[in-house]
Amino acid sequence: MKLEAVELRTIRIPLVAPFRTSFGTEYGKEVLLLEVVTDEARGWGECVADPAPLYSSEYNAAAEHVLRHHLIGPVAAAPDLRADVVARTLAPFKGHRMAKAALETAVLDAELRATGTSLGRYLGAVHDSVPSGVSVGIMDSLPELLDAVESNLAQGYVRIKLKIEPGWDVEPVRAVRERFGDIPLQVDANTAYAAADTRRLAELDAFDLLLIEQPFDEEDLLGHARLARALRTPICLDESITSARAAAAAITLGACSVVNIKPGRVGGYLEARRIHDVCAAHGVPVWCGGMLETGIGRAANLALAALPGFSLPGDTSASDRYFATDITVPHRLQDGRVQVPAGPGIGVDPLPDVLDAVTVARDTIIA
Ligand SMILES: CC(=O)N[C@@H](Cc1ccc2ccccc2c1)C(=O)O
Ligand SMILES: [Mg+2]
Repeated sequence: MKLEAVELRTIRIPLVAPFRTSFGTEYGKEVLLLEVVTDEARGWGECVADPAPLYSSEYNAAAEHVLRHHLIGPVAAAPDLRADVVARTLAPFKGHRMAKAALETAVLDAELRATGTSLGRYLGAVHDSVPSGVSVGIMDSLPELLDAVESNLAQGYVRIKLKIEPGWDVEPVRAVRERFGDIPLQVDANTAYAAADTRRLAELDAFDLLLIEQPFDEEDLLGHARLARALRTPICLDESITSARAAAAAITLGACSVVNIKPGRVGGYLEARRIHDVCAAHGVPVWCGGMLETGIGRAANLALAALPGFSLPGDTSASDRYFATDITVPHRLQDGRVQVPAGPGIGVDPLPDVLDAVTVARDTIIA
C-alpha cells in the first residue's frame, strides 16, 4: 500500500455519568481519531490518550503534535506500506506509544479492509464473542456504589472491577461482598498506593478478589514483587506493561501474575499480541483493558480479547456503559458477552452524521 493522506479528528463525547478514578474525575471523553487514506483502502485508528497526562505521560495535544511533525512523514515515505513495517519505521522515535498505536492500527485496518480479512482472523481470534466485565468508578457514598454495581450486574456484566484509592478501598469491597456475595470481583488502584500501604492492601486478602490491579507506581516493579510476596491476592499490572519486554521483565521479577493488555498503551495490536504470546509462554492469564474507547477502538479491542490467552473477562464493556450515542453502531452486551465484529478490518465504521456532530477539530495531512 501507499499512504496518500491522514485525517486527524478531535471529537468530544459526554460520558453517561462522571467516571472517577484515583487520578481524577472525567465528565467526557476527548478523542484523537485517525483516518488513513491509502491507494488501496481507508483505515481507522483511535488514540487512547486523554487531554492531560494523568494516566500516562501521553496526552492528546502531544499525540497530535508528534504524529503531525514526526510520525506520519516516515510512514508516508514507505514505498510498500504494511502494518508490520510501521513499528520498525517509528522505532527511532522514543515513546509516544499511544500515538504510534493509533497510526499502526489505522494502517492495519486499511490493509485488512483491502484484503477482506477481519482483525480477529488476522490476530488469531478463537471466539465470536467475549465475556465482558465492567469498571466501576469511585463514588461519593457506599449506597451509590452498591446501586451502580447492582445495575451493572442486572445488565449481565460477568465481572465487577472497583476503582480504589487510599480512603476508598476496604470498606467498598466489603460492602459489595456483603451485598452481592461471591461475584467475580477485582480492584484497580491506578498507581495510587505505596509500600507504606502494604498492611492496608493486605486487608483485601479477606475478600477473595480475582486480582489487585496496579497498586504502585508504574516504574516500581520491585515494589510490586515485594507486595506480591506479602499478599495472597494476585497482582495484575496495567500502566507498567508498556511492551512485551516489560511484560517478560515484570513476570520474571514476580511483579505480577496477571496482565491487563491495552493495545493503545503498548504501541498497537501487533505488540499487544506479542504480550499475549509472552504471557501464554509463562502461563500468565491476560485480559483486555479499556480506555473508554469509542466504538472504533472498542471494535479492535474485542478482536484482541478473542485470542485464546484472554482467559479473564476484560473491560470491553458495551458502548452504553460510557456513551449515550456512540460514533459507531453501538456494541451491546448480550448474556454477558459482546460480539466480535466480523467484517473486514476492525469491522465497524463511524456513523458520518454522529461523527460530524461530535467533531471539534479536523485536519487532513497530505502525505
Ligand atoms: C476502564 C478503566 O478503568 N480504564 C483504565 C482507567 C482509565 C483510563 C482512561 C480514562 C479516560 C477517561 C476517563 C477515565 C479513564 C480511566 C484502567 O484500567 O486503568
Ligand atoms: Mg487499570
